[in-house]
Amino acid sequence: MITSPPKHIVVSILGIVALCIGSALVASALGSASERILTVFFISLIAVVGMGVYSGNSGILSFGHLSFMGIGAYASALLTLPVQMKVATLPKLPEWLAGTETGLLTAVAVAIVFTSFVALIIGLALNRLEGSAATIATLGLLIIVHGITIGWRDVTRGSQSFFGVPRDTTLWSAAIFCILALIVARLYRDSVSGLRLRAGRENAIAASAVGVHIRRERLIAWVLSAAIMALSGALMAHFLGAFSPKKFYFTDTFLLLAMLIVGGMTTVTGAVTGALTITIVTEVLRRFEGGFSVAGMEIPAVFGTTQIGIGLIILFAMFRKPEGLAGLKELEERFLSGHSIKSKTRDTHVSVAAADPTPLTGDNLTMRFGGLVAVNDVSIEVKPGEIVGLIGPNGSGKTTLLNMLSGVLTPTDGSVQRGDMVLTNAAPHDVANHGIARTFQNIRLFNELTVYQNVLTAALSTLDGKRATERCEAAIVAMGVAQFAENDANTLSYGDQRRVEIARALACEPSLVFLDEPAAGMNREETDDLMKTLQNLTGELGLGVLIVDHDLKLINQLCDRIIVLNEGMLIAQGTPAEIRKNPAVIEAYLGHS
Ligand SMILES: Nc1ncnc2c1ncn2[C@@H]1O[C@H](COP(=O)(O)OP(=O)(O)OP(=O)(O)O)[C@@H](O)[C@H]1O
Repeated sequence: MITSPPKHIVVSILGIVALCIGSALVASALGSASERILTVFFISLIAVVGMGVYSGNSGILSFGHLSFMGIGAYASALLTLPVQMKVATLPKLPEWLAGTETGLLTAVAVAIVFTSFVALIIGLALNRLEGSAATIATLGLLIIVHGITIGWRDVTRGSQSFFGVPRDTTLWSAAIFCILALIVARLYRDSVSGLRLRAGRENAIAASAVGVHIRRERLIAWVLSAAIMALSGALMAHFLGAFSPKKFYFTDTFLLLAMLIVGGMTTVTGAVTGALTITIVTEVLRRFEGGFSVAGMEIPAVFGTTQIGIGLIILFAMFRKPEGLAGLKELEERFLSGHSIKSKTRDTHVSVAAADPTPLTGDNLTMRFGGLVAVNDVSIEVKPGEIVGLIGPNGSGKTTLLNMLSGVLTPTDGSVQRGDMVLTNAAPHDVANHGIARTFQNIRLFNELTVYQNVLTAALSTLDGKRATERCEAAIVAMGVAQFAENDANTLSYGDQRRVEIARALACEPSLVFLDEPAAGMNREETDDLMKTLQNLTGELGLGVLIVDHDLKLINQLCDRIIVLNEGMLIAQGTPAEIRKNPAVIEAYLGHS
């Protein structure tokens, strides 16, 4: 399923085809030098787009992707190298490989499958790392694969040139493969998997809390991007005819990363813009590298002119356009309308899985952070159909308790259960798929995604994505944010962002919702409005709500039951009237009874 409007994809594909075919026709007319430059451009663009599929969508910069390009190059070259050449120059090759000689297409296909398999194995390990640790690991991957390529002389000829590869990559084959790679990358970005990964890039904890299995999505992107890199490597090998491990090491890694960063990592438009900019700059500066004369004045040769030029462009991009020259949106997203919701009338027709009346219980929950006991032996039960307030002074452990109940934290002691289902060690995405959704104290929206995409991500990642569009739109309408559907989440006011967060939770069709300070940042009118919406949702649809808030008026009016924490311990629970009179609560809040 593609998550963007079909017209976006159609326009984007037409643009890609027109760009590649058009430029290939122009280059053919201009002659062989232009054809050569454009062929290299197409091959580089495939690689940049491959890097973007992983780094752009996941937000994890990878230095290791040239390894996959190298694996693709060597694997395909070993298959197309003429048998006599293998016998003469690689006498120790295994017999089955020495006797195999295929055409370019077969070699490309095998190289892609083989590289994807290698990437899958590496990805399973690498996926355990987050952020900069993952980036450093990809650097290690580049160095290790380079070392293996040099050391495995019987197969790769070591650091020497691997020559004799049929030069079968033409301008047109590069153009066709480039079109395919760009379309695959574009479709992936707007696929369910791509949307989930982008949501994870914006906020991993929130994505997980609405059902996104982030590691699985990262692995899919990693393998897909490795496959695209292998394609690029195979085409490069069959364009050059001879190459060495150096071709797939630091120099080209930085060149391709420069293209990605300058253009913009997060879009296919960015990859094209970056590849185009750096290729033009490189081609222009290369001509001046050996020195030139202006108005009779001789300018001497400056070693590294091209690199200096690329460095300056990166600096410019970092100062003026840190998100890349193409920005954060695909070209067509700027001028075509996105998802709008037809019925903007506000109602509460969110269908909630209220059929599941099973309560959630937390038994003897304790959470220690080093020496600090944030929650101390607290037992709690929340049922669908009731609104429970969780209050207490600052630092009393309310958020920590919510985090344990929603899988964001694993309790040091105690257990979390829903019926027979033990959720103590469950990941947040599993908890979300057991009918429990939540919002966060510090708003955690997917900032660069639209309101519609924020909510759709949740709907697609729960209940196997069934009726996702319907659930998404109903939740948006119920929370009164339909008019912002096409806006990026970070452009909304604080109060509306809180509403979008609740809509995103409701789109999971939960039977229990945890709201962490949902009225923070709202004025009285907005708070009263929110209160009415929540009352409707619980009353008509049987939703259970566990709400943390410092607004005691809101808690008193809204809640059937209130639980009070102080210094990590449960000090009271009861109806609002009982809690108001409870001396321990008064003392906790006022310091005296
Ligand atoms: N990840 C963490 N690592 C270390 N200490 C933490 C962590 N999370 C919370 N704490 C500490 O645990 C205690 C309880 O924090 P918590 O955020 O749960 O309280 P709270 O009742 O939600 O507070 P507030 O009303 O201010 O939001 C605090 O002392 C806090 O500093």
